[in-house]
Amino acid sequence: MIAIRSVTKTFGELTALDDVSLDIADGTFLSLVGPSGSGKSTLLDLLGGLATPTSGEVLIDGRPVRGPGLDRGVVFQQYALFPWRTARANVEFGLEGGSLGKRQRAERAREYLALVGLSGFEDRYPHELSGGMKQRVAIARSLAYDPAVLLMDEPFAALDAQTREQLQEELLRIWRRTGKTIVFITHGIDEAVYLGQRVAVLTSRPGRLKAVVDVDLGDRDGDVRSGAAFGRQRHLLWELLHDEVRKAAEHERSAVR
Ligand SMILES: Nc1ncnc2c1ncn2[C@@H]1O[C@H](COP(=O)(O)OP(=O)(O)OP(=O)(O)O)[C@@H](O)[C@H]1O
Repeated sequence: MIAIRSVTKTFGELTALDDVSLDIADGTFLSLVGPSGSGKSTLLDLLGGLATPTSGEVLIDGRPVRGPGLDRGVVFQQYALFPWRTARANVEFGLEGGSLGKRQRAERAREYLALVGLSGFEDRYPHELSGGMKQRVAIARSLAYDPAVLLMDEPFAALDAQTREQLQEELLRIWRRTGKTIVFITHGIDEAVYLGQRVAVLTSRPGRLKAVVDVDLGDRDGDVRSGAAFGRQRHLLWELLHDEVRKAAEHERSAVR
């Protein structure tokens, strides 16, 4: 579904991504981790068509990305909801200008708000919703026009720990139900392992692909995070990331000197 081919992205002198290649199969949940400044958001922007590679190319379902499109939904850390629109009208926003009539749009919005557990909150304005609920609306809005790919840039980072865990579970449930291909950026190793079928690790600047780890947590019943399989995967990723975080800190210190 996603093919990243020898992608390099520079900003002036700075190389943010260096020769990154990665294939992501249809229906995969991929977590993307790396130290601060390793180019995670840059890579997501390239997938979203918000930026273009300096060299190399990005293909979605075999077609080169030329700009944003309805085949990709994007969810950011900040909820990016229109404060003057209700939850339902926020979800409808992505459907306006499409082929659906007014009533069908309202029906579709209701359906997707139900999918994210917000039935009964359709007429609330963003300021009347908690942080977790706002992010649910943002997810519903991105799913409502049925994109093949969902791009998520630290969507749960601003939420408290309990809400975050709840939304992680919900997202897995939605992913299983809809079969979307998801690319999910996070700073949290636990979050990456809990959500991802695969975890891609970027190196500290310039961002290169250091490893792609397949996650197998076995039977997912019960408290997955306390299981031995989770601990092993977490430790493996911690080792991969630890080196890179240390290198990133050294870069920063030498830049200050
Ligand atoms: N538009 C831009 N102009 C100049 N430099 C940029 C631009 N966007 C990103 N960069 C630089 O590219 C590098 C990678 O940034 P990016 O935001 O992709 O990293 P990141 O891994 O997402 O970091 P974080 O985890 O802190 O969000 C950084 O050094 C950043 O300063």
